Amino acid sequence: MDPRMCRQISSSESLPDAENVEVEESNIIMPQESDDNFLLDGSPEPHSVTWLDDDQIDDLDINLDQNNLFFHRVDSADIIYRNKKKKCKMVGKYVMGDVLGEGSYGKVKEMLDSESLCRRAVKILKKRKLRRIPNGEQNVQKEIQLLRILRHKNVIELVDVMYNDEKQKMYLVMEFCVGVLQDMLESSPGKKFPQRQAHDYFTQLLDGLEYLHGQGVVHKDIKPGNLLLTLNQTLKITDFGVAEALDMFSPEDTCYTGQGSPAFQPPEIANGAETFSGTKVDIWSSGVTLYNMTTGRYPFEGDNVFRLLEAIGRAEPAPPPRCLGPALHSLLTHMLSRDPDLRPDVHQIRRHAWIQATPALEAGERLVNPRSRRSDEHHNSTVIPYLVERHYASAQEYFTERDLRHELGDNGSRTMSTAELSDGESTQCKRRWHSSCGRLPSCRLT
Ligand SMILES: Nc1ncnc2c1ncn2[C@@H]1O[C@H](COP(=O)(O)OP(=O)(O)OP(=O)(O)O)[C@@H](O)[C@H]1O
Repeated sequence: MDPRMCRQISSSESLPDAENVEVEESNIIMPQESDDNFLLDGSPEPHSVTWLDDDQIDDLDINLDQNNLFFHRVDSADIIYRNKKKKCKMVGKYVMGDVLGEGSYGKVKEMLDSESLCRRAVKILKKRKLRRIPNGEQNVQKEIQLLRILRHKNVIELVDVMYNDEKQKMYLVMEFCVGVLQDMLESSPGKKFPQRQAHDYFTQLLDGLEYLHGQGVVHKDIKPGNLLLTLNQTLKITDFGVAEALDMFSPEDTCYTGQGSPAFQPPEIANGAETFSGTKVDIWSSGVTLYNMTTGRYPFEGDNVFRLLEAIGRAEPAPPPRCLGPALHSLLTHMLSRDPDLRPDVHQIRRHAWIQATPALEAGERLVNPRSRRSDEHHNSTVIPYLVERHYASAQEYFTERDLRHELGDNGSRTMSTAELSDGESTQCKRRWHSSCGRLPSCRLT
């Protein structure tokens, strides 16, 4: 059970706009902060409750499935709502923002580097949680080791790694991206991209894969869910949890384990082969990704994982629809060859006719915009409100939001986002940020 379920079972009636409210009276369980903070009541006394933030909740190590929590129910008439305040938190030099997403290993939050003013994303991993995931700790260590040495514009950059021994947490600071290809596909008509757009993403994926394979690294989990996009539409391959560095002294690219997502696995893995070519696994998964991006479907379907793997292991893939045109049809068929030896490598794919000639945007087709999970089409920074909360009271004497907007020549209709600022504006904000920081007590290190 998700701890956030506490919200739903805490009051006797549904709460108005619970995201943005805070309770004044201390006799009710309510969210105190954004979507990852809430109030937990462990007491039978109506007036003694504890406000907990996200970190404190994390530290509790409560197994909610064991029913060891007591929820104190109160009448909704007893609740007084007022606008919540966002609490600014810092981890090292980074100012924390809101949650961007959550994977099986932990939450990913936005953050801002207070020195460079670069937007970042941080994956927050808890040792306790990692221990519960098969190979969890090894996979993370492997991912860190690999990402530390990889540098390519189409591979996610690991910018920083921080540890908090007391809280047993690890912070993986990465480049900030605005969306996941998977989310964009799910929100687009027919759950697919126009060929023009798929071509752009796929050629970037090839660039990234060519680099990885050249470095002797196989990803083994290529899929739209592991392809992120930056604000300027640069594709980034991410999630190296099951990736593998090949033996540098071996001429082969032999791998022994495949732990990727079932729908993207090749027949040799579905059939339980003990050894297989790592690079050809990436070619197959990239083929399934291209198939999915251009048709909205998968070459193999199954009601459950067992049936799906059985189909992949035994059957021919569903032929790509003829309407895709002969070039894309032949590329997909080639990449999805059941025999790994018949699959092309990245260099051969580059020379293929569909890659060589960029498809035109057909009449009526529209490019799909990157889409964040927050449904904010301008991709504004979620860190700004925390900064305002942290610095407004004391920093007001130096600048007000209106002054700043005035100085930036803004008419007030634009929401500030560091990514939107020009170099000059950014320097101006940076100067102000440092001058106000210097006057304020240092922020708490979480
Ligand atoms: N660098 C990033 N910039 C912006 N958002 C990100 C970034 N990395 C991850 N996210 C967001 O966080 C979510 C979780 O990412 P994460 O890599 O932890 O898990 P996942 O790959 O989605 O799932 P799993 O780890 O279970 O395979 C992503 O789906 C995405 O929405």
